[in-house]
Amino acid sequence: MTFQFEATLDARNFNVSLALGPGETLAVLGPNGAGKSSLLSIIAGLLRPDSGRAVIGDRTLFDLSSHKPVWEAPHSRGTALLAQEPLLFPHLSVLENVAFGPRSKGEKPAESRKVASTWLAATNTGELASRRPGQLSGGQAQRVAVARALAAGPDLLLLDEPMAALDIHAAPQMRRLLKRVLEGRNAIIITHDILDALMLADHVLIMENGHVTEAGPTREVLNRPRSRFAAGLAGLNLITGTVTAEGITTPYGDVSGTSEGQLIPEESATAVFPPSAVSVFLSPPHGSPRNTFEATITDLEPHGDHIRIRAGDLSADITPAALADLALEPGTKAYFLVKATAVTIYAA
Ligand SMILES: Nc1ncnc2c1ncn2[C@@H]1O[C@H](COP(=O)(O)OP(=O)(O)OP(=O)(O)O)[C@@H](O)[C@H]1O
Repeated sequence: MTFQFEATLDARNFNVSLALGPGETLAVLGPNGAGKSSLLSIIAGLLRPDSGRAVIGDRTLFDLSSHKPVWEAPHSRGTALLAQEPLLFPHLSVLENVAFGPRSKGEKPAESRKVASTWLAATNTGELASRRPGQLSGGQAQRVAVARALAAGPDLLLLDEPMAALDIHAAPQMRRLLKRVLEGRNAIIITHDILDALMLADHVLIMENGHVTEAGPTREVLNRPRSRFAAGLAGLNLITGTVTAEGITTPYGDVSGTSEGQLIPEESATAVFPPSAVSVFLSPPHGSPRNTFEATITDLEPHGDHIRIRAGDLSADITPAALADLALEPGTKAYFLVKATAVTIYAA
């Protein structure tokens, strides 16, 4: 089934269009307050936009553009929303919680329980069937919540940071479960974790300030980010500038590198390079005016067996020994040098 969506909501500066192909999972990423939860709420029917339209297959969820507006109630949209917290009914057993969806769609009690048992088995929670939600761990409760969402047979599954409230042991198990159940299923998953996007989604959509700033196949967006947010996710430095004969000219200085695709002089282009390709000096390195950026250190943080040095939007990874030699600290003025061979430039 395909899903098409467009909506605006002025009070939240929200203006988003997106589409899913049949069986496609989309990961939505973006900074806090970008409008990710608002997106899911609008699709689920919990928040009404000012204008827009959403269609699953040939079913209209809402259409506010026509003179006879359509606004389906949340329970008849064929969408299921899985929040950060499992939100199970506390007074019902696990089995009854999962049977609730089929029951409310008119299935007979025995059939509903059969469907529920199947989904409990599929989410490895069969042995918890007779427990109450209060007797479950966070990870177990979230797996039951997945079973409950799927037992309702949704056409579109909406997941709002399903791993966020889980500890480091429960999260990988949940991720594996989602990988299994999202296969070939239309779903939209909000996440802050790039690993989730890579493992669970075919496509990513980056939202900033209520708008889509980037969208495309997950690997493509990470390999060739066009927004600073996506570059940050991919762990890359990103500098935008204007194409010149030798490379690009940017607010940081002139940058040369390997160009991917055709670059047109005077048009804008993006240079990306990994922090591991950046060397840090205390005085300007000789003979290499290109790709040298004057930088004031803002943060230092451990990054694997290296130290990540941040200078505003730029970062460099250096060894602890190099850090000791350079005696860098926030406020230190330094020079970042990156070899042209490590820089990829493409049209922005
Ligand atoms: N109930 C509300 N009433 C009014 N404005 C709201 C409400 N909830 C969110 N907003 C505003 O809408 C915008 C988008 O918020 P939203 O929660 O959708 O972002 P988000 O990307 O999900 O953020 P986060 O990652 O922090 O959950 C923000 O400016 C926020 O302040």
